[in-house]
Amino acid sequence: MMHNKSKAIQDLYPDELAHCYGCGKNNLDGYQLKTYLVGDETIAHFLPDEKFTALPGSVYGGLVASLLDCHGTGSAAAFVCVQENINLNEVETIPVRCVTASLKVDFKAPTPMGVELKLRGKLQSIEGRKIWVDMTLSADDTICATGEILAIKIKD
Ligand SMILES: CCCCCCCC(=O)SCCNC(=O)CCNC(=O)[C@H](O)C(C)(C)COP(=O)(O)OP(=O)(O)OC[C@H]1O[C@@H](n2cnc3c(N)ncnc32)[C@H](O)[C@@H]1OP(=O)(O)O
Repeated sequence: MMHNKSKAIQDLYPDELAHCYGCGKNNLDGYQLKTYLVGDETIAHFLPDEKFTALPGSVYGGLVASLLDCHGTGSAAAFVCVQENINLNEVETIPVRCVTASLKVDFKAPTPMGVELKLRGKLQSIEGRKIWVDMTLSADDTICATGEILAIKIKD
């Protein structure tokens, strides 16, 4: 089944909360990761620059972790919006911003350089301000890393 892609979650953060190095639209030196809600999951894509090399030909694990971090907080915000019946395509900003309380990363295979990486997120559960999201980071059809984030919705 085809699902429409939402606007990018990070483009809906209010300006004053959009300076994150990993995903802030207002950080011109940052990665500017974009997370989209597609059906009941979230996706993002990223092509690392060669400067993020670990061993020749493979991507530095810290970058992998930071992509999971920002995809995780973006996914958490998206899933809260779904719970609160906020249609991401009908708003200019969202009243939801999440920060990382805990991030677990398992590195399953070397992440190859020169390949667009795909991140996917699935809601595990929401309990009050706590949102748990399961993630994968893949290159072609190989899952290179999995992640689990506990994101906390910041108070108004
Ligand atoms: C403001 C916009 C910033 C944009 C950031 C961009 C995204 C990021 O990369 S964030 C950067 C890395 N993360 C951080 O710097 C966060 C640092 N930590 C904090 O600020 C706080 O600890 C914070 C906001 C996560 C939680 O604090 P606070 O809002 O006071 O809530 P608090 O009551 O302590 O915790 C909420 C719940 O989460 C639980 N919790 C908090 N941390 C953890 C943890 N590490 N593991 C398990 N549970 C946790 C608490 O036990 C509590 O549970 P319950 O409600 O059941 O009692």
